[in-house]
Amino acid sequence: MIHFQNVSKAYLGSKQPALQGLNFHLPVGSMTYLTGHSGAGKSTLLKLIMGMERANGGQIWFNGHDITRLSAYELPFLRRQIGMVHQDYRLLPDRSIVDNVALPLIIAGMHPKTARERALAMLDVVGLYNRAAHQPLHLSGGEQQRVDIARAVIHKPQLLLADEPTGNLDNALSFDIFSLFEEFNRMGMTVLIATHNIGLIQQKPKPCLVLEQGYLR
Ligand SMILES: Nc1ncnc2c1ncn2[C@@H]1O[C@H](COP(=O)(O)OP(=O)(O)OP(=O)(O)O)[C@@H](O)[C@H]1O
Repeated sequence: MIHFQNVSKAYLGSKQPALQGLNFHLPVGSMTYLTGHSGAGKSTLLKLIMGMERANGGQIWFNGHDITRLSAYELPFLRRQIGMVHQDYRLLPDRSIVDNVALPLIIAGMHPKTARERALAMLDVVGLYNRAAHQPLHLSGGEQQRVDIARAVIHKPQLLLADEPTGNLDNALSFDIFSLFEEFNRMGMTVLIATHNIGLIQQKPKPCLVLEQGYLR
């Protein structure tokens, strides 16, 4: 699914590259952790896969296409195949939960009624069907993270990325969120989770990429 070949990234004006000479492969249907100290390059790696940052060297293959060469016009086609989960949820505070989850489908052109039906079905999967009409601020942090995940997967992406998805949650809630990622992985999505949560990685072992100052260990 994803193949990094000698990938490097240096931000303009930075003395040291954020990522250097990365080589790794994520098979279709795999679930992998990405870990490393703060500043090691985890978010940068995810942004390269999303096409939010450009590599300075090397190739990144997504299903056989080199995404380092995509034009701005082609990037939305790549992003439609990816779901992204954030640490800070990024929900729209003045919209209901169901509207937050339905929004990506409506933006993509689906009829709002159909999009809301799909969103309700997805809220059922993440255990929040009964909270559909609530606004995000009426939900706990763990519930808001479930909504963010539901929104990330509503368009059935092939690849699900998460950047510190449990950074604001306690251990029990983090465990539940990781279980939810496992569920979507069992449904066939390839999953890559950037996390500092070593305790949880030990509880739910999976292949792990470890970054150290921009290098893969
Ligand atoms: N937009 C930017 N411009 C310049 N330097 C940046 C930019 N974004 C990140 N960096 C630098 O690139 C390096 C890698 O940052 P990155 O955010 O990828 O690390 P991280 O492992 O995700 O860190 P954290 O765990 O704290 O989120 C750091 O030295 C950071 O300061």
